Amino acid sequence: MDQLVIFDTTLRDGEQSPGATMTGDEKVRIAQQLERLGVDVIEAGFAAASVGDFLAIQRISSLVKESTVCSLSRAVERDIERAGEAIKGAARKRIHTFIATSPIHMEMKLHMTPDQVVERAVKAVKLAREYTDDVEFSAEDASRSDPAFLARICEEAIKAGATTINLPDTVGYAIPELFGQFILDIRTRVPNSDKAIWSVHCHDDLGMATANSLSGVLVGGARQLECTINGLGERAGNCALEEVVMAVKTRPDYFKLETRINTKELVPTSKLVSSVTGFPVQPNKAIVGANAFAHASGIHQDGVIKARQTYEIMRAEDVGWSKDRIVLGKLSGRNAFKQRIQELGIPVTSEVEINEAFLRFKDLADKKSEIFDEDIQSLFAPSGSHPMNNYYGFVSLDQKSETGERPHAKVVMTEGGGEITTEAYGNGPIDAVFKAIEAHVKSGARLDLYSVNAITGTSEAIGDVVVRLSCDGRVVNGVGADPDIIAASAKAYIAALNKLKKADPVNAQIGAVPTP
Ligand SMILES: CC(=O)SCCNC(=O)CCNC(=O)[C@H](O)C(C)(C)COP(=O)(O)OP(=O)(O)OC[C@H]1O[C@@H](n2cnc3c(N)ncnc32)[C@H](O)[C@@H]1OP(=O)(O)O
Ligand SMILES: CC(C)C(=O)C(=O)O
Repeated sequence: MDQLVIFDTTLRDGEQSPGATMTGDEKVRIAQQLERLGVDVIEAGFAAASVGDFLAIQRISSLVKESTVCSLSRAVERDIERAGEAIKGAARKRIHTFIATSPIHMEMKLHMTPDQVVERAVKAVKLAREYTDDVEFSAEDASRSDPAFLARICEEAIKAGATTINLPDTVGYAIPELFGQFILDIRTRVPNSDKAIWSVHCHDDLGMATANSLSGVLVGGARQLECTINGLGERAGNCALEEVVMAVKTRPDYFKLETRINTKELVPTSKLVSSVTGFPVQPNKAIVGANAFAHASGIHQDGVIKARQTYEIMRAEDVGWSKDRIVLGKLSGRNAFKQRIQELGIPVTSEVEINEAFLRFKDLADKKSEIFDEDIQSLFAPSGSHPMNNYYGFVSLDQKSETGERPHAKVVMTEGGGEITTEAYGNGPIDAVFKAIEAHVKSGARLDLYSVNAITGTSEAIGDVVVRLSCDGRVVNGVGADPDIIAASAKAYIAALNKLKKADPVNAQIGAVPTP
């Protein structure tokens, strides 16, 4: 069977999703999980975008050994130099350089003639080859480009040393039936096409990213797929990694391809990305949604009891859902707790970290009779896992609401090590909490989104709150979890403030390297 290269761009295109900005530490955590998942290439960021992104790619390059680490760069000398420097320490390294090839992008955005675009692409690929033998060239907006011109630039890029040629459907315009044929047509027109691996990168604007990607593989002969965990990405997102990987694995009769992905890590990776970014996974999401393997109707339940294959084409445990029936609660010990952490793929680095989490687990178990996987995940969520690294911390809350009275909240929080108490009235209990925090912090941030999910099934469920704040052109998400949704809201708000506050330059998408 042919090998299908899985190129994950959660840390680059995924991060282009408004609100999905990640800190350097978060990027490193996700990169390590992607390596455990077995992705072939991790696109760790865009080195020239900010000092923070550069440093994050550098750290990932020094830590990740199995996967190739890649940085994106425009077809601009300075971008390529930054990419080359950032990935220098990687065991396997790639530079991914791109330039747009559609008439609309060349004329209206780049203000370049087609000849100038080819010249820039060739120069970029040649320069990238000075840093690594593994160079990818992408023709941005390929699906709206003239086929003859696209073939010409791909041929020149390969001659210049590109080893992977990626044809993106940048704006999600492609139709599955035509897209595969389009890729095949370009490959056929390029005389040296066999000197490169062909790749596709599809966006989900019309909900067809997965279908287009698979058509690019089946019909077009692409052997690299660019995708993200949970389909995160610019606008409506990218092709979802878990979907294409499981499609190929579930239908070997049709695809006749294999990947290096350890599919048991799919759910843990999805949960990690969701908790870091604050983007909840919809329950009916294929593979990684909470309902993806649930059967609620009698006829289906009957069928599954008699023979699972009647209604299941995959096994839940093969994609990382736990089939363990051990119920964790306040009487559970460290060993059961540790085993569950391992099964959930939570990256813990030391016994101290486990012991601290175990204390938080016991505290939670005192408030809830049954602890679910999602509760365990939330114990390691960014808002709660490393309180010492945060400028603000949640301590306690006193909130009063009475019919006919204005709700009032008093919040005790830490600020740079010291403790402060702040209070305010609001239109509702959550509003009072946020106003109390802001009465002291005065961030000037705007609340763009507030959502609360009961992340486990019962009325004892833990509340998972996402708060999105924007300030000075930056958008951040904060996540908070607690059985009390008012406390979860305060934690989420404080987590978002910490992201705004953090001196971590990954969050500061400023200080960009100027175009030469
Ligand atoms: C389809 C995609 O997803 S592409 C990746 C998109 N991701 C990002 O843009 C995130 C990172 N980007 C950034 O941090 C910044 O945009 C930077 C650092 C790359 C550039 O910042 P600035 O120098 O301030 O330029 P700005 O973003 O305003 O405009 C982009 C410039 O690059 C040019 N450009 C765009 N793509 C390319 C390319 N592939 N190759 C060469 N030049 C390009 C544009 O024409 C424009 O040039 P102009 O300033 O002469 O008009
Ligand atoms: C840079 C390229 C690969 C891209 O992200 C796109 O075209 O969507």
